[in-house]
Amino acid sequence: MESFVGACEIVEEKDVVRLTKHSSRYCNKPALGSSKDMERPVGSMEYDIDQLFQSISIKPSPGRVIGSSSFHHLETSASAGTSRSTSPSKKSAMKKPFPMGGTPRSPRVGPSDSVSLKQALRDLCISKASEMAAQKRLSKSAAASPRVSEADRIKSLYRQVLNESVGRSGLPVDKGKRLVEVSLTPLDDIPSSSQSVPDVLERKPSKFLSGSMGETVLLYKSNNSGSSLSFGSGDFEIEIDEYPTSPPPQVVIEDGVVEIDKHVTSLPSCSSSKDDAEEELDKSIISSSRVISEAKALPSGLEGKLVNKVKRNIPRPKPRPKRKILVKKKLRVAVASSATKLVEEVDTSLEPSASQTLCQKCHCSLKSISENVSVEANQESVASSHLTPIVKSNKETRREADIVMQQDAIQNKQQRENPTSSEKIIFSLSSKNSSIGNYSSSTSMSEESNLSRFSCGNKPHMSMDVRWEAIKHVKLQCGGSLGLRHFNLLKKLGCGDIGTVYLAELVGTSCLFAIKVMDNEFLARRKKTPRAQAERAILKMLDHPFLPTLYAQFISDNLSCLVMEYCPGGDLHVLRQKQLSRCFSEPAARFYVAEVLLALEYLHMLGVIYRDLKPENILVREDGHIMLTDFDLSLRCEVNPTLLKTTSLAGKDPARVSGHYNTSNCIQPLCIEPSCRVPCFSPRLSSKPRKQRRPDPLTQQFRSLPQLVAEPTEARSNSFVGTHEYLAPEIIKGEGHGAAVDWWTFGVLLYELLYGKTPFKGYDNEETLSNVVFQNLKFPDSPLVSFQAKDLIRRLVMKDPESRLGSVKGAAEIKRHPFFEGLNWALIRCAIPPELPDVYENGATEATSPKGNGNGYLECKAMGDHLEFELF
Ligand SMILES: Nc1ncnc2c1ncn2[C@@H]1O[C@H](COP(=O)(O)OP(=O)(O)OP(=O)(O)O)[C@@H](O)[C@H]1O
Repeated sequence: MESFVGACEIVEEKDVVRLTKHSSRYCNKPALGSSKDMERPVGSMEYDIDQLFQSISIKPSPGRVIGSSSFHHLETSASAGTSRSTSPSKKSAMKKPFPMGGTPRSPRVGPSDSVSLKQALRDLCISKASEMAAQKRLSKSAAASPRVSEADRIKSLYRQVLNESVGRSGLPVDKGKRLVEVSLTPLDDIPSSSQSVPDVLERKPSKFLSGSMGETVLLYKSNNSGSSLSFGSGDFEIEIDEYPTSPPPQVVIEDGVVEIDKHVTSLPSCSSSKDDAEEELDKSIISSSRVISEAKALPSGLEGKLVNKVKRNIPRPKPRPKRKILVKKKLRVAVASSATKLVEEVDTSLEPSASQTLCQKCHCSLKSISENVSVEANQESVASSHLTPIVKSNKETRREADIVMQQDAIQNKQQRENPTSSEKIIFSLSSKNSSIGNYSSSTSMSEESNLSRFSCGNKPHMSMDVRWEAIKHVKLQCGGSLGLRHFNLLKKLGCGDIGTVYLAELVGTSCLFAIKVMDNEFLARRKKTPRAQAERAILKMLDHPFLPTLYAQFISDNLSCLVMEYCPGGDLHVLRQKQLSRCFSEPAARFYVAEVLLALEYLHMLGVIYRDLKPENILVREDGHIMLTDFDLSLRCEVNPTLLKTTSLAGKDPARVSGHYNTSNCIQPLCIEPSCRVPCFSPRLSSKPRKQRRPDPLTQQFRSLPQLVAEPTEARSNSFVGTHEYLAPEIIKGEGHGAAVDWWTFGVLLYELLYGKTPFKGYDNEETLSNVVFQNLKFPDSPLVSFQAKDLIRRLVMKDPESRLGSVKGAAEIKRHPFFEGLNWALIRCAIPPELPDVYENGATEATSPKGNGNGYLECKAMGDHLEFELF
């Protein structure tokens, strides 16, 4: 009897019933027993033995062994059950307890055999023992095989949900809400999230959660903390918001829609390192699941004001004629003194604190990206590049250069067609004014929903900004996570290569922002995710009056959004066109380039080589000062502050000598500023020979100071990035470039602002590139430009990067040029700008003026092809 009971544990329910009936028939109705048997008192040993004997001898089919009925049932159920795995290993596992040939059995057991009681008992014992052993093996293999346990769990969950959906479940059901509680037990057998998804899909091809509409949601949970949930395709909208210690998730089935209310705290996470988690996150960004990770509700006062409903996949940056070229190539940068150290990937920790260190000497907070830079050795030679034209001499004809360029174009094409090549280049010269963007950096960064954790804490220059408070206030009201629905999108400001920028007003406030919206799927498809990540990482670091402030970032409906400071004055390109002679006066040009120089200096000190300087990327703030924008082509590298000379007063205490020298020994990039209290005016340089006279005391003092270079003068990259007319020759030649490219572009910028055109512009991009490499710099006769201005341009637009002004000591060299003489660098942000922008031009002020009644929001509808906004 026990053998039956044991067998029943692994058979289907119907089989249990049948077997029970079967056995009870033998127990209670021993029809085949003799009259003698009938006489034996029920419960006596003799009676039991008789019953046993009968049960053995009445087996209907010849050759059938004890337990075979169980086997039969099991086989039937296994083959009938569609939800079971049919893998060979599982089949064999199921069969194990009941091997036909392997199990000890008595050849004599059966109705035709004459069996003695003793023999029957012996057979029974043997059978029982073999069954027990077999079951033990089964349970062992079940434990060892994740498939069985997992399948059981999945099956039971599936059954619960299925039963619930057809309304005949014994599960606890809240009739009002039709709520089924399903506990997702962490699975021990899932190795890691990175492998889990395909694994799971492979192992569980069947449905896990199924709605009545036939859609399927595959849900997977690993046991690691902060584990990820993976969703398969389907039309369910799944809201994820997880906390590790949260109560079991609930699956709510309502009108065929399965809602999984599961709190998720740390995004994917099986990875031990933050980088991995960030990678996971990026994967999740790319995934096609519709994930809404926004706050549940707005405060009641704001609800009616929500006007933005972004339709998924709608925003697509339209290709537009731009002064940009896109080239895909392996990014390589030689780090400082080590030629073999090549920076490719930067850990772009979201936490600003992570990129801040405390200066041991003065206890100021320092940002040092070098700590977060992970250096990756690159096997390829720095000098090698398929873009390198063979430059024989400066006197080569343009025709020769054209040929080389054409050869390169062919090579590029081949590279495109052969992605397996070690150095892939995707050269897209789609538009005349396109930018060149070569980015293979695998910069990864996590997609934190906002910058709330530090608010304005790491941005002291903006600490008094009311926009921080406004954002903080809205975040507090909505539970911490900002979304697109918290903004009224007023106007499209422009469309870039990786996203679209909108003018937006924070609901319930009159604060304006520029929101860059990027479609993650689009970025992934076009392999532009690293560029977006790089830009985001750089924006997060910035805290400078001439650089944009990033107030928040979030993902909304698979769109990555960057909430930045809004510049209402348009860009310098547009502003230049508005000038009478289509060029700026010298003082105006000096003002703008001086601010750009400070911005570039700051970027360099943070280890960022900008690489895309052009008037279009210089925006004008409401107060007329500038803001350098667009960092998707920028390169992050390591900064190794270098002490160039310890002064002519070697051996003496500089502090004592100068009397003003800050005694801080800190050489961290951001700890430099207070080290020199002498005014940043330089002695006038002149190309004319001057009488050797004794420098004035101030100059003497300045020269005597140690020279510290905190810019990445040694960094090298072979990327082909920039804008044709602004490309430095070393980029075109593929010789490897560093921070000096920014000084070349700085010279070209000054030239364009003063002359209204760039110095090497050809009739097409190819000729432009050729001119950059081979043509000498010429200055037009008009407009009249000062000698100092021309001299500065000449020193900046030097074909040899090593001879270029700024290449050795960075921005400090340029600041000292006579063109800037008399300029108070420290107070330039307080200087009166050449002109104030007409803020009404873009409609921003109009829309947000006190008279505005919200009609301005209707503009959203006009955006049409990129975003659709529902007004309600
Ligand atoms: N903070 C801002 N304030 C006002 N306008 C902005 C702001 N940021 C960007 N814009 C406008 O939006 C346009 C698109 O900017 P975006 O940086 O996305 O692209 P881009 O500069 O054209 O180049 P890229 O393709 O490299 O991204 C810009 O041309 C600029 O006019």
